[in-house]
Amino acid sequence: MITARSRPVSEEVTSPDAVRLSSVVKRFTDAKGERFSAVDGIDLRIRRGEIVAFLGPNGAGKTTTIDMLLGLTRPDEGSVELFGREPQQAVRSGQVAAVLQTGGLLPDLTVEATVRMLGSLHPGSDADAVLVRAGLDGLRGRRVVECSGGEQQRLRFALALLSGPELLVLDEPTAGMDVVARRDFWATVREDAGRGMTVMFATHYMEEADRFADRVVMIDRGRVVADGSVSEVRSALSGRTVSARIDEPTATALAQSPLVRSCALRGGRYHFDTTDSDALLRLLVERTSAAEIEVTPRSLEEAFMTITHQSRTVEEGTR
Ligand SMILES: Nc1ncnc2c1ncn2[C@@H]1O[C@H](COP(=O)(O)OP(=O)(O)OP(=O)(O)O)[C@@H](O)[C@H]1O
Repeated sequence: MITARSRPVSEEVTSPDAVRLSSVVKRFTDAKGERFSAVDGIDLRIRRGEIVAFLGPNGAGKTTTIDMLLGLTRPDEGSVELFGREPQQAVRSGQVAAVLQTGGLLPDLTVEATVRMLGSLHPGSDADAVLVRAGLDGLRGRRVVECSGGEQQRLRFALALLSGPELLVLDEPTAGMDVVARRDFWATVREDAGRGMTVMFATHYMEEADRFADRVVMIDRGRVVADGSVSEVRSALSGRTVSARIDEPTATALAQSPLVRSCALRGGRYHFDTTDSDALLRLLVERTSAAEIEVTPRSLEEAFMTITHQSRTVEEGTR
């Protein structure tokens, strides 16, 4: 596993982490009535001011973790602290705010009325400043129902800013947005995060993590499988794909080699994700009858698929 750098002890004493999850476990009962761990022993520390992408495939446990982080549910085992306090305390005090995927907006109110109404719950908040910060100044009079998905998410972002939070948690905030809306939303958040806010966001999009986060935490089946800066994760996961026309028994044997992380059959060619493309290439040329051999760099998306075990079997893929 890739791990984040440790920090000096003196800093720990004076400044509690924004987030600290210790051996957190959350169990549910599945459709067959069996108990399973949706979150299976997560340890995670997020320092103040970090922007962390929380990445994982469907069902990895992202939302379950975020729900515990926000005090919406409690872990079955382990502990969750935000700024050294219970999550509910931190949320109640306005130190922590969240932008969740859906809900929370009244369709017939205007953007401005929504921000002012919620603002009245936070003494000292500045609705006008928040509207500007969230890029909604030009949309004040628009009714929520008339706002696009991206604009509604910007409105949720504005509402989250009202309490002046130190930690902002976003759960797949751009789900369902087109590329332009996603870019605009992140431009707005990035500008705001530049003021020193700690941000943790769950996403499916590796590209969002790549462009926006300082650090990437990947989870799969309720466990952390990679944790480091974007460049650390990128270099640790970087590798190459060697593909060739080759017979199935040979491909299956090669897939067992320690050089091979995963193997898939696509378009009549076997694609080997490898830690050492030179050694695999030698092996293919010297010991097999492989033809039309190609070596290509692996994308971050492929690396993500690999690390989350989604392409570990030799199988017929898309043609
Ligand atoms: N209340 C619940 N009861 C039973 N199972 C649940 C419950 N909530 C979540 N799960 C299951 O726990 C696992 C983790 O779900 P979770 O929503 O945390 O994943 P996720 O990483 O957020 O996925 P997605 O990206 O699809 O939103 C999944 O298998 C899900 O079906």
